[in-house]
Amino acid sequence: MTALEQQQCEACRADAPTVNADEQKALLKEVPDWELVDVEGVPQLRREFRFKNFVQAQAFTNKVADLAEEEGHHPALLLEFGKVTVRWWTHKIGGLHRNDFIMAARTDRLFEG
Ligand SMILES: C[C@H](O)[C@H](O)[C@H]1CNC2=NC(N)=NC(=O)C2=N1
Repeated sequence: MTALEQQQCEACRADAPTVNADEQKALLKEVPDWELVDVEGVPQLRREFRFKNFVQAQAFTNKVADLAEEEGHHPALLLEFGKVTVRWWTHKIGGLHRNDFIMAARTDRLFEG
């Protein structure tokens, strides 16, 4: 288990700091399968997860959704046949918070089982 996935999310606050460029670079190294994307000006972490069929993809979607509810931090989830696309960002700050990297690491762990 990496150090990042053992951390707890902090409460999302509108005045929370976004991660700066140096922190972002360091944190991305801890979740190397995630890419940084810009969606309508909002930086986000995105990863596609592949599955054999719809039911397996659905089960993973539900696990990520349960984790999100436990932590009070919620992703965008796109469920397709054999594929789930997960995007993490912090709505309140319109950008990336350390929480998003923690959740990306924990999403990887759910996939690895
Ligand atoms: C009150 C509650 O904790 C907040 O509204 C949370 C819910 N989940 C959230 N999830 C994400 N990704 N960003 C937020 O800013 C956010 N805010």
